[in-house]
Amino acid sequence: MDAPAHRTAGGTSPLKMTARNVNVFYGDKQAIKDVSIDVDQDHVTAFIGPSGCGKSTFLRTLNRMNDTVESARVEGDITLDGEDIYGSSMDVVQLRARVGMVFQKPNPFPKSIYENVAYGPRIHGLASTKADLDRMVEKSLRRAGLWEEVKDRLLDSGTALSGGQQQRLCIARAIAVDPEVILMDEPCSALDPIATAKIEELIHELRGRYAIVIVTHNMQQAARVSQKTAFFHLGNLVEYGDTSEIFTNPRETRTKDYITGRYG
Ligand SMILES: Nc1ncnc2c1ncn2[C@@H]1O[C@H](COP(=O)(O)OP(=O)(O)OP(=O)(O)O)[C@@H](O)[C@H]1O
Repeated sequence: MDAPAHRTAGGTSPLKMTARNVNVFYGDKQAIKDVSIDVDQDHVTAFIGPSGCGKSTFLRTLNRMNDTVESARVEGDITLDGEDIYGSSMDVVQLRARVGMVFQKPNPFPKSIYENVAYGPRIHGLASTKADLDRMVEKSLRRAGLWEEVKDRLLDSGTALSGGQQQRLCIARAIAVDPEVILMDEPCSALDPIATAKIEELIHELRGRYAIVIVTHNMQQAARVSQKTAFFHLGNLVEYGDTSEIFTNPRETRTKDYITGRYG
Protein backbone atom coordinates (compact mmCIF):
# COMPACT_ATOMS: atom_id res chain seq x y z
CA MET A 1 0.00 0.00 0.00
CA ASP A 2 1.23 3.51 -0.82
CA ALA A 3 2.12 5.76 2.08
CA PRO A 4 -0.97 7.80 2.85
CA ALA A 5 -0.62 11.48 2.06
CA HIS A 6 -1.63 12.72 5.48
CA ARG A 7 -0.26 10.11 7.77
CA THR A 8 1.45 11.39 10.89
CA ALA A 9 5.17 10.76 10.62
CA GLY A 10 6.97 9.00 13.41
CA GLY A 11 3.97 8.48 15.71
CA THR A 12 4.53 6.41 18.83
CA SER A 13 0.93 5.48 19.56
CA PRO A 14 -0.30 2.25 17.95
CA LEU A 15 -2.85 2.59 15.15
CA LYS A 16 -6.44 1.79 16.02
CA MET A 17 -8.17 2.75 12.81
CA THR A 18 -7.02 3.61 9.32
CA ALA A 19 -8.86 5.29 6.47
CA ARG A 20 -7.49 5.15 2.96
CA ASN A 21 -8.73 7.13 -0.02
CA VAL A 22 -12.19 7.60 1.42
CA ASN A 23 -14.84 9.37 -0.67
CA VAL A 24 -18.36 10.01 0.54
CA PHE A 25 -21.24 11.06 -1.69
CA TYR A 26 -24.77 12.17 -0.90
CA GLY A 27 -26.45 11.38 -4.21
CA ASP A 28 -24.28 13.16 -6.78
CA LYS A 29 -22.73 15.54 -4.29
CA GLN A 30 -19.28 14.62 -2.98
CA ALA A 31 -18.89 15.53 0.69
CA ILE A 32 -15.53 13.81 1.38
CA LYS A 33 -12.71 13.70 -1.13
CA ASP A 34 -9.96 11.12 -1.02
CA VAL A 35 -9.30 11.28 2.72
CA SER A 36 -6.58 9.10 4.26
CA ILE A 37 -5.91 9.27 7.97
CA ASP A 38 -4.81 7.13 10.91
CA VAL A 39 -6.53 7.15 14.28
CA ASP A 40 -4.08 6.46 17.11
CA GLN A 41 -4.96 4.23 20.04
CA ASP A 42 -3.66 6.43 22.81
CA HIS A 43 -4.52 9.86 21.48
CA VAL A 44 -7.49 12.15 21.24
CA THR A 45 -7.89 13.18 17.61
CA ALA A 46 -9.79 16.38 16.84
CA PHE A 47 -11.51 17.09 13.51
CA ILE A 48 -11.80 20.82 12.88
CA GLY A 49 -12.84 22.96 9.93
CA PRO A 50 -15.53 25.37 8.77
CA SER A 51 -19.19 24.44 8.72
CA GLY A 52 -20.08 22.01 5.96
CA CYS A 53 -16.49 20.86 5.34
CA GLY A 54 -17.42 17.23 6.04
CA LYS A 55 -16.18 16.64 9.60
CA SER A 56 -19.35 14.89 10.76
CA THR A 57 -19.72 12.98 7.53
CA PHE A 58 -16.21 11.62 7.83
CA LEU A 59 -16.63 10.85 11.54
CA ARG A 60 -19.73 8.82 10.72
CA THR A 61 -17.85 6.70 8.20
CA LEU A 62 -15.79 5.35 11.12
CA ASN A 63 -18.71 3.36 12.55
CA ARG A 64 -20.88 3.19 9.45
CA MET A 65 -23.48 5.62 10.74
CA ASN A 66 -23.78 6.84 7.15
CA ASP A 67 -25.40 3.48 6.35
CA THR A 68 -28.53 4.98 7.90
CA VAL A 69 -28.61 7.80 5.31
CA GLU A 70 -30.21 6.49 2.15
CA SER A 71 -28.44 8.82 -0.27
CA ALA A 72 -24.98 8.28 1.28
CA ARG A 73 -22.34 6.20 -0.47
CA VAL A 74 -18.87 5.49 0.95
CA GLU A 75 -15.84 4.47 -1.13
CA GLY A 76 -12.35 3.56 0.06
CA ASP A 77 -10.95 1.44 2.87
CA ILE A 78 -11.48 1.84 6.59
CA THR A 79 -10.06 -0.61 9.09
CA LEU A 80 -10.40 -1.25 12.81
CA ASP A 81 -7.46 -3.25 14.17
CA GLY A 82 -6.65 -4.08 10.56
CA GLU A 83 -10.12 -5.43 9.80
CA ASP A 84 -12.16 -3.91 6.95
CA ILE A 85 -15.22 -2.37 8.62
CA TYR A 86 -17.10 -2.27 5.31
CA GLY A 87 -16.29 -5.95 4.61
CA SER A 88 -19.09 -8.47 4.21
CA SER A 89 -18.14 -10.28 7.43
CA MET A 90 -18.45 -7.15 9.58
CA ASP A 91 -21.49 -7.14 11.88
CA VAL A 92 -22.60 -3.51 12.00
CA VAL A 93 -24.27 -3.83 15.41
CA GLN A 94 -21.02 -5.19 16.86
CA LEU A 95 -19.04 -2.52 15.04
CA ARG A 96 -21.11 0.26 16.63
CA ALA A 97 -20.53 -1.27 20.06
CA ARG A 98 -16.78 -1.34 19.38
CA VAL A 99 -16.84 2.16 17.89
CA GLY A 100 -19.33 4.04 20.06
CA MET A 101 -20.75 7.45 19.36
CA VAL A 102 -21.81 10.49 21.36
CA PHE A 103 -23.90 13.09 19.55
CA GLN A 104 -24.15 16.86 19.60
CA LYS A 105 -27.42 16.92 21.44
CA PRO A 106 -27.58 14.65 24.50
CA ASN A 107 -30.03 11.90 23.56
CA PRO A 108 -30.70 9.64 26.55
CA PHE A 109 -33.48 7.11 26.11
CA PRO A 110 -36.73 8.06 27.88
CA LYS A 111 -35.93 5.47 30.52
CA SER A 112 -34.30 5.44 33.93
CA ILE A 113 -30.66 6.39 34.42
CA TYR A 114 -29.95 2.73 35.24
CA GLU A 115 -31.73 1.45 32.14
CA ASN A 116 -29.91 3.90 29.87
CA VAL A 117 -26.61 2.34 30.87
CA ALA A 118 -27.83 -1.26 31.27
CA TYR A 119 -29.45 -1.34 27.83
CA GLY A 120 -26.28 -2.01 25.81
CA PRO A 121 -24.80 -4.74 28.05
CA ARG A 122 -28.22 -6.37 28.09
CA ILE A 123 -28.73 -6.49 24.31
CA HIS A 124 -25.14 -7.60 23.77
CA GLY A 125 -25.47 -10.28 26.46
CA LEU A 126 -22.50 -8.97 28.44
CA ALA A 127 -23.89 -9.57 31.94
CA SER A 128 -24.83 -13.02 33.22
CA THR A 129 -26.48 -11.92 36.47
CA LYS A 130 -28.25 -8.87 37.83
CA ALA A 131 -25.26 -8.27 40.12
CA ASP A 132 -23.00 -8.30 37.05
CA LEU A 133 -25.21 -5.77 35.34
CA ASP A 134 -25.28 -3.58 38.45
CA ARG A 135 -21.49 -3.62 38.51
CA MET A 136 -21.29 -2.64 34.83
CA VAL A 137 -23.73 0.21 35.33
CA GLU A 138 -21.77 1.52 38.31
CA LYS A 139 -18.41 1.17 36.57
CA SER A 140 -19.65 2.99 33.46
CA LEU A 141 -21.24 5.79 35.46
CA ARG A 142 -18.04 6.15 37.51
CA ARG A 143 -15.90 6.32 34.37
CA ALA A 144 -18.23 8.93 32.94
CA GLY A 145 -17.82 10.98 36.13
CA LEU A 146 -21.52 10.77 36.95
CA TRP A 147 -21.82 8.12 39.66
CA GLU A 148 -21.62 10.40 42.68
CA GLU A 149 -24.32 12.66 41.25
CA VAL A 150 -26.81 9.91 40.41
CA LYS A 151 -26.09 6.93 42.66
CA ASP A 152 -29.09 7.71 44.88
CA ARG A 153 -31.52 8.18 42.01
CA LEU A 154 -30.71 5.51 39.47
CA LEU A 155 -34.39 4.89 38.82
CA ASP A 156 -35.13 8.53 37.92
CA SER A 157 -35.54 9.30 34.26
CA GLY A 158 -32.36 10.03 32.32
CA THR A 159 -34.14 12.88 30.59
CA ALA A 160 -34.66 14.65 33.94
CA LEU A 161 -30.91 15.27 34.32
CA SER A 162 -29.24 18.55 33.35
CA GLY A 163 -27.86 18.80 29.80
CA GLY A 164 -24.29 18.19 30.96
CA GLN A 165 -25.33 15.23 33.08
CA GLN A 166 -27.34 13.83 30.16
CA GLN A 167 -24.26 14.05 27.96
CA ARG A 168 -22.18 12.22 30.60
CA LEU A 169 -24.98 9.63 30.79
CA CYS A 170 -24.68 9.17 27.02
CA ILE A 171 -20.94 8.70 27.45
CA ALA A 172 -21.63 6.13 30.22
CA ARG A 173 -24.03 4.38 27.84
CA ALA A 174 -21.33 4.21 25.16
CA ILE A 175 -18.73 3.00 27.70
CA ALA A 176 -21.03 0.28 29.07
CA VAL A 177 -20.53 -1.98 26.05
CA ASP A 178 -16.77 -1.76 26.44
CA PRO A 179 -15.95 0.10 23.22
CA GLU A 180 -12.49 0.47 21.74
CA VAL A 181 -13.11 3.80 20.06
CA ILE A 182 -15.44 6.65 21.04
CA LEU A 183 -16.55 9.12 18.39
CA MET A 184 -17.85 12.45 19.68
CA ASP A 185 -19.69 14.78 17.32
CA GLU A 186 -19.53 18.26 18.87
CA PRO A 187 -20.38 16.82 22.29
CA CYS A 188 -20.30 20.18 24.06
CA SER A 189 -22.05 22.44 21.60
CA ALA A 190 -25.35 22.28 23.51
CA LEU A 191 -23.70 22.71 26.93
CA ASP A 192 -22.81 25.66 29.14
CA PRO A 193 -19.14 26.40 29.99
CA ILE A 194 -19.17 24.48 33.30
CA ALA A 195 -20.72 21.36 31.76
CA THR A 196 -18.29 21.73 28.84
CA ALA A 197 -15.32 21.84 31.21
CA LYS A 198 -16.54 18.62 32.86
CA ILE A 199 -16.78 16.83 29.51
CA GLU A 200 -13.29 18.05 28.56
CA GLU A 201 -11.95 16.80 31.89
CA LEU A 202 -13.64 13.48 31.24
CA ILE A 203 -12.05 13.23 27.80
CA HIS A 204 -8.65 13.62 29.49
CA GLU A 205 -9.50 10.84 31.92
CA LEU A 206 -10.75 8.49 29.19
CA ARG A 207 -7.72 9.00 26.98
CA GLY A 208 -5.58 5.89 26.76
CA ARG A 209 -8.41 3.58 27.66
CA TYR A 210 -10.29 4.38 24.45
CA ALA A 211 -9.18 5.90 21.17
CA ILE A 212 -11.21 9.12 20.98
CA VAL A 213 -12.14 11.19 17.95
CA ILE A 214 -13.92 14.48 18.52
CA VAL A 215 -15.48 16.86 16.02
CA THR A 216 -15.44 20.39 17.33
CA HIS A 217 -16.11 23.89 16.07
CA ASN A 218 -14.22 25.25 18.99
CA MET A 219 -10.53 25.57 18.25
CA GLN A 220 -9.62 26.26 21.86
CA GLN A 221 -11.35 23.01 22.74
CA ALA A 222 -9.43 21.11 20.06
CA ALA A 223 -6.19 22.61 21.40
CA ARG A 224 -7.10 21.69 24.99
CA VAL A 225 -8.32 18.13 24.55
CA SER A 226 -6.49 16.63 21.58
CA GLN A 227 -3.00 15.45 20.74
CA LYS A 228 -3.71 15.11 17.00
CA THR A 229 -5.70 17.50 14.86
CA ALA A 230 -7.11 17.06 11.37
CA PHE A 231 -8.18 20.18 9.49
CA PHE A 232 -10.88 19.66 6.86
CA HIS A 233 -11.91 22.13 4.17
CA LEU A 234 -14.47 21.60 1.40
CA GLY A 235 -14.39 17.83 1.86
CA ASN A 236 -10.58 17.62 1.77
CA LEU A 237 -8.28 16.72 4.61
CA VAL A 238 -5.93 19.69 4.30
CA GLU A 239 -3.57 18.93 7.15
CA TYR A 240 -3.19 16.33 9.90
CA GLY A 241 -0.59 16.28 12.62
CA ASP A 242 0.30 16.94 16.21
CA THR A 243 -2.13 19.43 17.70
CA SER A 244 0.71 21.59 19.00
CA GLU A 245 2.17 21.83 15.48
CA ILE A 246 -1.15 22.49 13.76
CA PHE A 247 -1.91 25.37 16.10
CA THR A 248 1.53 26.94 16.29
CA ASN A 249 3.18 26.06 13.02
CA PRO A 250 0.70 24.89 10.36
CA ARG A 251 2.21 23.87 7.05
CA GLU A 252 -0.74 24.88 4.90
CA THR A 253 -1.98 28.43 4.32
CA ARG A 254 -5.61 27.27 4.53
CA THR A 255 -4.99 25.84 8.00
CA LYS A 256 -3.27 29.00 9.12
CA ASP A 257 -6.10 31.16 7.79
CA TYR A 258 -8.66 29.05 9.63
CA ILE A 259 -6.92 28.92 12.98
CA THR A 260 -6.21 32.63 12.89
CA GLY A 261 -9.91 33.24 12.31
CA ARG A 262 -9.70 34.48 8.76
CA TYR A 263 -12.67 32.35 7.72
CA GLY A 264 -15.00 29.74 9.09
N1 LIG B 1 -27.91 13.66 4.95
C1 LIG B 1 -27.36 14.48 4.06
N2 LIG B 1 -27.85 14.56 2.80
C2 LIG B 1 -27.30 15.40 1.87
N3 LIG B 1 -26.22 16.16 2.12
C3 LIG B 1 -25.69 16.12 3.34
C4 LIG B 1 -26.22 15.28 4.37
N4 LIG B 1 -25.46 15.45 5.49
C5 LIG B 1 -24.51 16.35 5.17
N5 LIG B 1 -24.63 16.75 3.88
C6 LIG B 1 -23.79 17.72 3.17
O1 LIG B 1 -22.45 17.24 3.20
C7 LIG B 1 -21.53 18.31 3.43
C8 LIG B 1 -20.72 18.02 4.70
O2 LIG B 1 -21.62 18.09 5.82
P1 LIG B 1 -21.15 17.73 7.29
O3 LIG B 1 -22.35 17.83 8.18
O4 LIG B 1 -20.39 16.48 7.27
O5 LIG B 1 -20.14 18.93 7.57
P2 LIG B 1 -19.57 19.46 8.94
O6 LIG B 1 -18.19 19.92 8.65
O7 LIG B 1 -19.74 18.45 10.01
O8 LIG B 1 -20.52 20.71 9.19
P3 LIG B 1 -21.02 21.36 10.57
O9 LIG B 1 -19.78 21.83 11.24
O10 LIG B 1 -21.88 22.49 10.11
O11 LIG B 1 -21.75 20.31 11.31
C9 LIG B 1 -22.37 19.57 3.51
O12 LIG B 1 -22.38 20.18 2.24
C10 LIG B 1 -23.75 19.06 3.87
O13 LIG B 1 -24.74 19.92 3.36
